[in-house]
Amino acid sequence: MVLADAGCEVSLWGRRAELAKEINAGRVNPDYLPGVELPAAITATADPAEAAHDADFTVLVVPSQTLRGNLAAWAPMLAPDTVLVSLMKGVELGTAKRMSEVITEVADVPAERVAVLTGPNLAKEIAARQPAAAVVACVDETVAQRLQAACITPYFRPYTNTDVVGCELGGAVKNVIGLAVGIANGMGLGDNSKATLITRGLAETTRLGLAMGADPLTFSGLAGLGDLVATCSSPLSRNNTFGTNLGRGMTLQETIAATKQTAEGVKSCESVLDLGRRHGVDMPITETVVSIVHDGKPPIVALKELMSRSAKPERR
Ligand SMILES: NC(=O)C1=CN([C@@H]2O[C@H](COP(=O)(O)OP(=O)(O)OC[C@H]3O[C@@H](n4cnc5c(N)ncnc54)[C@H](O)[C@@H]3O)[C@@H](O)[C@H]2O)C=CC1
Ligand SMILES: O=C(CO)COP(=O)(O)O
Repeated sequence: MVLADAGCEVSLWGRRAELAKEINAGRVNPDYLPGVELPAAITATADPAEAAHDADFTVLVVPSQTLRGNLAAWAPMLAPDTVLVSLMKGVELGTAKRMSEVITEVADVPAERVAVLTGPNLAKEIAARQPAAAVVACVDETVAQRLQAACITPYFRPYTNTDVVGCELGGAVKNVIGLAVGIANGMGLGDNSKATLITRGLAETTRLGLAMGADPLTFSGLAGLGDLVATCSSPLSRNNTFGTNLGRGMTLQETIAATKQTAEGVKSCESVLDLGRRHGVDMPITETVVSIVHDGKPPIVALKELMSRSAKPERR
C-alpha cells in the first residue's frame, strides 16, 4: 500500500491463484484487508517469478519461521541487483538467526543488498493511511536512503538507520513483550503492571542488543520503544491479543485457533531466549513468556516467580 502510494509499481505474490484473481478483479484483499481498496499500482500473482521479475526491491513479508523455505524456492528467480527488504519481526528457531542473516545466507547476497523496514506499523492503520513512521535500515546508508525515497508518502515517514541488528531485535523482541503485556491484560492487571513490563522489556531488549553490537539509541527509537508502545497498547496487535486470551485462561490450542493471523512472539519467544543464552544475557520476561506459552505454567505462578527474582540495580 505504502510503496504503491509512493509511486512504485507493486507485484504482490500470494499462494492461491484464485485469491490473486479476486484481488486483481475486485481491488480488495478479502482475507486480510477487507473493505480496503488497493491502489491500482498493485497487481497480484500466484507466480513468484512474475512477482520477482525486474524488482528494484523484493519485499519479504511472510511469517518468520517460513522464510528459509520460501526464500530457497524464490532465490533463483530474484532480479540480479534487487535489494531484499525484510518486514519480518522474528528470530529463526534452531539457528537464532535474525531475518536479514537468513536472507544473506539463503539468497547468497551481501548485507549491502538487504534492508529492514520496521517500527510502529500496525497493518490496518497503515492501510487506512493513518500517519505513521518507520525505520528503514541497511548497513549501506545509501541503500537505506533509496528505500526511504521509495516509500515516503504524506502519511508514512521513514527514517534511515544503519543499525540493522538493533532494528531487527527491536521488532522481534517487542512481539514477546507484547505477549507478556497481553497476558497481564488478560489477568486483569492494571497500567502500573503493564508499564513495568514495557519498561523492563525494553531494558531486556537493549541488554541483548548491546551484547550483539547494536546501537543503544536504536531502542529508544521507532524500532524499539515506538513499536513496543504500538504493540503493547493496541487491540490490533495479534501478539497482544494472543497474550490477552492466554491471560484470560484460554489454553494455547484455543488461543491459536482464535488467532487467525500470525502472532510471531509465540514461536520467537523461544528463539529470542536462545539468542539471549548464546550471548549470556538474562531475559527474565522472555523466559517467563516461554514458561507460560510453551511449558504450560499458569500465568499467576509465573508472575509470582518473576516478581520474586532478585531485583538488580535498574540499568540497561
Ligand atoms: N500485520 C502487521 O500489522 C505487521 C506485520 N509485520 C510482520 O510481517 C510478517 C508477516 O506477518 P503478517 O503479514 O502479519 O502475517 P499474516 O498472518 O497476515 O500472513 C502473512 C502472509 O503470509 C502468508 N503465509 C502464511 N504462511 C505462509 C507460508 N508458509 N508460506 C508462504 N506464505 C505464507 C499468508 O497467507 C499471508 O498472505 C511478520 O513477521 C510480522 O511481524 C510487520 C509489521 C506489521
Ligand atoms: O509489528 C506490528 C506493529 O508494528 C504488528 O504487531 P502484531 O504482529 O503484534 O500484530
